[in-house]
Amino acid sequence: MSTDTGTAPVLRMEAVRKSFGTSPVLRDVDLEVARHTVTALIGASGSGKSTLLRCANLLEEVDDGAIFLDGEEITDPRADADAVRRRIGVVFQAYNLFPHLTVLQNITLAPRRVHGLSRDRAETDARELLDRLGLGAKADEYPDRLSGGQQQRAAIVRALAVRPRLLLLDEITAALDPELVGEVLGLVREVKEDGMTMVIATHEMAFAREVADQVCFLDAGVVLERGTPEEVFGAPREERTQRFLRRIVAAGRL
Ligand SMILES: Nc1ncnc2c1ncn2[C@@H]1O[C@H](COP(=O)(O)OP(=O)(O)OP(=O)(O)O)[C@@H](O)[C@H]1O
Repeated sequence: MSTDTGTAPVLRMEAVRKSFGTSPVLRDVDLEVARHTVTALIGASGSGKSTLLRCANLLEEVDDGAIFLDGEEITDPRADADAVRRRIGVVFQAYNLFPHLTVLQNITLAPRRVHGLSRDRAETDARELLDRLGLGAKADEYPDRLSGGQQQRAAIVRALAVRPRLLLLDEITAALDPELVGEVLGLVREVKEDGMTMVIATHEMAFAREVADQVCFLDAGVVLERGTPEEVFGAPREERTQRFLRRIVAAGRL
């Protein structure tokens, strides 16, 4: 097992396969995510984007292939799955904040319990992060006093509070009213500027085009096309990518 974190991609997938029952959902997926970069996973509903993220976080067990985090094979049966998950932040479509805890308590929970930070230290760090990301005024509110967009931003701050190596965002704007989408995407932009490495599954094509360094188009569990946003959106090579993007443009979403 290599522990070289200097040059290795933060995340690497090699020939990953995953089936549910007899249905293949990921078919020989290769992926490399360099440090401080954003990868956008695009593709039709059911193409395997969420499953890919869930495999990367060991929420799903791969059937075949290997996944490396900072050069260390996390699909190795000897790898410590809890330790791996502590290094990977995840935000899902549903914000999943604990309703009986304030925003600050939600955010400090993992740093205190998992990383053993003192309450003072965890709260100081959390307030600093909330201030920097424009949510300072909401620290002592309960989630039901926040808009959906604010709750999702708080969920992103909570994922960042454990200082992950990698942040996985799965359709984080899908449950939001359209007018709230912008503020959440704005926060992701800021997180990118801070240098966080991210993989984002999204149907927000204009956002993917703007924020991603690498775009991967998934088609029925295969990474059919990958490249810079200019390459994939501007000059897609594959007929199926072209057809997918034509539908997006026709729907006025790009
Ligand atoms: N736990 C599961 N058990 C059985 N089938 C599953 C499970 N999770 C996902 N699938 C199936 O795997 C396929 C890929 O699903 P996945 O959620 O990864 O796609 P997606 O690209 O993220 O879709 P969306 O854009 O709608 O979120 C789908 O056909 C889905 O029904």
